[in-house]
Amino acid sequence: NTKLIQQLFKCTSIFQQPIRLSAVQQVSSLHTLPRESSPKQQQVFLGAKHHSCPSIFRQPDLSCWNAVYRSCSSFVSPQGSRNRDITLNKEELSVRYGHYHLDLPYVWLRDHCRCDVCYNHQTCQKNIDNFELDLDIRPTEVSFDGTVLTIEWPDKHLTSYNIDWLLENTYHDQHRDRVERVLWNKAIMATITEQPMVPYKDFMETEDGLKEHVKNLMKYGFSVVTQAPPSHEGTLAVSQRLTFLQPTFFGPSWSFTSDMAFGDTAYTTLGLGAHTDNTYFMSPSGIQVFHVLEHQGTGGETLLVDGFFAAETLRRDNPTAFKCLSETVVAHEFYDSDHRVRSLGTVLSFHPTTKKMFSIRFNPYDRSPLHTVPPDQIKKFYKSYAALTEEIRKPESEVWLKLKPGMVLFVDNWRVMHGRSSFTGLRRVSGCYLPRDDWFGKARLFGLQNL
Ligand SMILES: C[N+](C)(C)CCCC[C@H](N)C(=O)O
Ligand SMILES: O=C(O)CCC(=O)C(=O)O
Repeated sequence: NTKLIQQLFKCTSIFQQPIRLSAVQQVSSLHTLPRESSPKQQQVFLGAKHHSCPSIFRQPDLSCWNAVYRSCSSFVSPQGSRNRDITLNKEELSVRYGHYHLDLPYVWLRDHCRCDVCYNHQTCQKNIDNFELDLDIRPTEVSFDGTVLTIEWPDKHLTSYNIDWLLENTYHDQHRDRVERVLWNKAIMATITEQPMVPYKDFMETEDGLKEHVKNLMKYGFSVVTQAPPSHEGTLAVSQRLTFLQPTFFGPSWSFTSDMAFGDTAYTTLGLGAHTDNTYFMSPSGIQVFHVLEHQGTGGETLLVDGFFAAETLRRDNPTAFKCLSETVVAHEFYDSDHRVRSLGTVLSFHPTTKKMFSIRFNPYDRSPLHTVPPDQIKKFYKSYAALTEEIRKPESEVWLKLKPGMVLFVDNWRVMHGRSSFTGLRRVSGCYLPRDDWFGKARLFGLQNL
């Protein structure tokens, strides 16, 4: 150890002068040993717990921070914001940065330290043991140069944050989605000049094509890959270009007709009103893929309704109903001869910070007996559910399209409802479910999503 400490002292001499860490290292929070490095702090470098350590000595794998930096670097910090000051309050640090006002509890600032001891940059996992967090911790010194906030704690531990990282990762009321959603109804969709479609070749062979498809999903809640091979294999190839299949008791994928293979209306020739699938799962599938491989007969058009458009209309026109459906936990179920699947969840949910719509769980056919709503709330729930249903079923809310072989439709099953008109003749639909967490993760990797 002596040799190592001697090496260290030789190294720490570089801390006598200000050092410029690469921008990426700055984002991962800058760590420098204080000028007079106490023996205890030297101990730190040897990997003792909960002290600062000069991450510059040990180049952490910044892969996860590269991603963070990339997403941060696209974060447009206020240009020339003069208002960059900090105030130390009793429980938190207030940071003013342009039009942002962050109130950062000290314990939060300690908990989120990203030094190599507090955070494993190889695994992007925290090392901090929450049980050891001092809820009443306060800094002994804080500085902010307009880009980097540096904090010294009573035990001399040093923590610092890049302002962009803080703007991305702390609570404030100005979080914005990377891709501005376009909520639509029939009239709005008719004005969209660039319809959410990507040609098969571009989608399968270029990153831009894949990114465009994901951007369409973020923006409109659906996207169509056109000119795909008109086969179930074509469906699978296109689906797995985006992400892995999400198998359910319907199987990993399907090519179904009206043969009552399952005890469900989908396996009939009947029409289906707008709904989201898998309301009976605690976490409904993220995307449903539809590919009509053949249809000799009439009807069988596909219906799409933007559930977020309907929900926002309800939030504006009937806030009581919106609140009721966002708070009332109800059950949905898939029951047939082989299944007794049931879920619990609210019909609507919105993001806790942005307050923007987060999910809609709407399938009137699969609602379980209402056993979670107190009798005196029942009527209010029915009225609220009816108000949302009315919005959803307005003809002006509906977009109809006739899917042809080669048109592979991806629907965000947490936002856009689908249905179909009744039909005659043989109609074969190929499709699958894709997991929400993974396709949203792809959007984050593309910098198309931050929250
Ligand atoms: C897509 N696939 C044909 C497999 C499912 C059909 C049943 C879906 C069910 N009605 C629901 O709303 O979840
Ligand atoms: O047959 C269709 O086009 C859609 C059926 C349906 O709604 C479903 O499979 O969830």
